[in-house]
Amino acid sequence: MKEPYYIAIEGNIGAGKTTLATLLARALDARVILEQFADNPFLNEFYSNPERWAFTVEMAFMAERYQQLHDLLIEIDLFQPVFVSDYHPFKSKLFASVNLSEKEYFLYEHFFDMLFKKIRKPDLLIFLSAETNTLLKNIQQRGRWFEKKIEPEYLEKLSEAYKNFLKTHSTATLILKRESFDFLKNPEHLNLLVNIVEQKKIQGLMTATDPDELRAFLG
Ligand SMILES: Nc1ncnc2c1ncn2[C@@H]1O[C@H](COP(=O)(O)OP(=O)(O)OP(=O)(O)O)[C@@H](O)[C@H]1O
Ligand SMILES: Nc1nc(=O)c2ncn([C@H]3C[C@H](O)[C@@H](CO)O3)c2[nH]1
Repeated sequence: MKEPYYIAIEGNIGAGKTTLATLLARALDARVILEQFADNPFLNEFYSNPERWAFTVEMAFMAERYQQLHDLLIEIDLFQPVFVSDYHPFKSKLFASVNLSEKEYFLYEHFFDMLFKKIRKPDLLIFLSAETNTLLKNIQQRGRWFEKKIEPEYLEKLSEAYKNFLKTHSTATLILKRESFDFLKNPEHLNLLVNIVEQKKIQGLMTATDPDELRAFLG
């Protein structure tokens, strides 16, 4: 791919975004943009006391993402014009809508809209749709100590917010049922996705519940 093309991978916590973004970027010889969650000094406090730290943690994520996308997306590298990111800019607003009070969200949205109006939007969104049990299993297996407090109810609220976001999202979107794809262990699943991306097959919204649907789509 020689034209600038920006792909965002999304999904709930532990869905496999970073894993897929890293593999896809390598396969496409693209630049990878990974979320800098470890730089957020409030995440641990947030999981221990969400009400006290929600506004702080959401502001910190928003500032971090703005800085990262602003710096990277303004300079298109002629040799690596394709970007793969493990988040969509909208992720900040989505988490904020779940975690903030109405009054806090109003203020937050004001800043978000001012900052992100000039940030380039992804050309393609790949959404990993996963069951709460899959997310909990992945979070547990990954073993970040501060995520031990994540409850299924929190993941369900986020899944609901993602569902609502997808209903209104109008650029090219591919929704994959995460449990039917194993990009880590099955190179053919990754190849199918690479072909779809390279041929720019996705125009509107497409959902694939298993690899056969992607094979059929490729023809
Ligand atoms: N296809 C897969 N099959 C099996 N395990 C997977 C798969 N993809 C990811 N995992 C595992 O699930 C865990 C979470 O993956 P990853 O960190 O990529 O998720 P994430 O969506 O980026 O999470 P976060 O929202 O916290 O950033 C990791 O332990 C990873 O190895
Ligand atoms: N509150 C909150 N707002 C965000 O915008 C946000 N983005 C990511 N995260 C959490 C999820 C994982 O634990 C960890 C890595 O994704 O960071 C967030 N938490």
